[in-house]
Amino acid sequence: MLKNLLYLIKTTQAELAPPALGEMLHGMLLAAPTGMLLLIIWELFREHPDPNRLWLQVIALAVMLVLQLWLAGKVMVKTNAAILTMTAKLRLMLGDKLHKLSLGYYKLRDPGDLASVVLQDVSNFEAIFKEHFQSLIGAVFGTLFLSVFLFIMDWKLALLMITAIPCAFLLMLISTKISQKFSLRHVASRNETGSKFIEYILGVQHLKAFNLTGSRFSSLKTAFDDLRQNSVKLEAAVGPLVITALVVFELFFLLMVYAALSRLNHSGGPLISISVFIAFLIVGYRLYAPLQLAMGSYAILNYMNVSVERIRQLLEAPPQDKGKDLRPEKHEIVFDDVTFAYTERKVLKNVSLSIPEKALTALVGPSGSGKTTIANLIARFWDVQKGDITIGGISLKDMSPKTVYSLISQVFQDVYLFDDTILNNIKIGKPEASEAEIMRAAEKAQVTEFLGALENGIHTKVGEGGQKLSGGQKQRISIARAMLKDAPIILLDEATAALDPENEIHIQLAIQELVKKKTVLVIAHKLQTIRNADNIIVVQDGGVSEAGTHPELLEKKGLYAQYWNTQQSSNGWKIGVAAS
Ligand SMILES: Nc1ncnc2c1ncn2[C@@H]1O[C@H](COP(=O)(O)OP(=O)(O)OP(=O)(O)O)[C@@H](O)[C@H]1O
Repeated sequence: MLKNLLYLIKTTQAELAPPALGEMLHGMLLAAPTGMLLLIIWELFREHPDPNRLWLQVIALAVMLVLQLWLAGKVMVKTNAAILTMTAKLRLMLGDKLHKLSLGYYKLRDPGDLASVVLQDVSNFEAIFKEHFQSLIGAVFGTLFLSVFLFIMDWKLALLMITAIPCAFLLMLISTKISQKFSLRHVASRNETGSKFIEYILGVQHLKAFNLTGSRFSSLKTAFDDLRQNSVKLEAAVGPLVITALVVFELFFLLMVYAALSRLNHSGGPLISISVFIAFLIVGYRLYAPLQLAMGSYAILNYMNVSVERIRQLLEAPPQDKGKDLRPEKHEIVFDDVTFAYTERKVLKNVSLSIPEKALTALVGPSGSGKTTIANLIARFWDVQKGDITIGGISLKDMSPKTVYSLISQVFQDVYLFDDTILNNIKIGKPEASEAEIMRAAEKAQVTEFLGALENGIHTKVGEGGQKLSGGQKQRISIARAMLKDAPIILLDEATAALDPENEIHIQLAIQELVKKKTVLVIAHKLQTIRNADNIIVVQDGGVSEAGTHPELLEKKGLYAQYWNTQQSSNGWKIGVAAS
């Protein structure tokens, strides 16, 4: 835990030293009145107590109490400010880190889980650290301070009392070991609940359609049940050990009382004075109280450590290799013996292919054969494990991700629009574009064709994810965005797969505009739309099985010819009721 905490403090350069010093002083001041009380007791038990000295001690006691109150307020503000600054920095650093990770990293990790690191784990750390930082430091220094008094008065009794600390600490270490497993499970269930809830909200429309909302959405219900069970298990596992550790202090206090009484009633005459006995009775409780509090803090800090570990893992996730701003003059894309796996299984195996410049290349093949993966590798969402991909002779690995993104426009099947106006959604393609430029792109992409039906034309807000628009309208906006960007390479992913005929015509027209004089790679399922492509690459089982133009591939009578024949015959199919 300490290692992780130090790591966070170091990476955020948190200025915790001054508040920690303040907390030390405050801890000692908290214990000081007890020390002063001892001096007063001592004085009272003298044969001839000195009233002047007694008055001085009482005044000192009062001053200490005032000082302690004043310092408590100051230190609390300083500590909270330092920790809040630290967590604010942490959130910024995590935000910055997310920006530097490869897009592939996002696809591999559950978005809900990733969000919960930045939102829940940092908040968890902030809340716990803020509350318990103070009590831990206060306990350590308050105890140290009072122990000195006790050792001065009677080192044997003092030693007996101090022995309770390693015993209780040992129990706490055991509890840490046990709680680790349960804390991990608890945090995992807490995050699972978060991501299931996000999933529930995003998919609510489909769930309603199947009447699976509320408790009938079983995976959310299971996540809630798991969280409840894991919370109970965490409490059940840690609670008894923490309580035992607290009982250890009570036991040692009783032991000390017994030992003190024995020394007081020693057969050969008292070994301690009555004033020392009373002092130990008073200080005994004061000595253990902050430690008992700290034990509770320690258990909670351990739980916090799971969050800190997750923050650390995200901060240490390898960023995508930087590369340079190398801009190729030509835009031919070449895969040279590329092998790639998302996890263990190789999805592309020794793929070599070429996508000529300013030409239309189509990727076809069975579902799961690796077409989208090829497109995503060109966009440098992931880096390949073996082989090389070049654009205009420059390896993608040598280009910064920013440069690669500037060379490519992607039109996905699932278009994501921001909760903003149509104009601003198109503008993402070129933030510095003028309204006239945006309107030109909107016109070419057939967006203007449906603007008339909207309340505020191009200034209409589209809702989160573009929910106020149809699939075809969203696609046209994404094409307008790509047009405005005017990148030399266009990656199209089955853009017309799920559209009605009217929308399909508009999208086809928009695409024809978009791809003029560009290097285009289209992932197609409808072979009819790519029969005139300059080059068709057939992908099968993570490799290229054949390539050529439409007539050449038909001639080969391979997989492409089979597909073509099947699609031609299915074109005649109609949905209807069979005549009985
Ligand atoms: N993010 C991912 N993590 C792990 N495996 C993945 C990931 N994305 C795709 N795969 C796997 O890689 C293989 C190739 O997937 P890919 O999406 O490239 O196929 P595709 O040819 O585009 O399929 P489709 O035509 O159905 O879209 C599949 O077996 C798929 O399960």
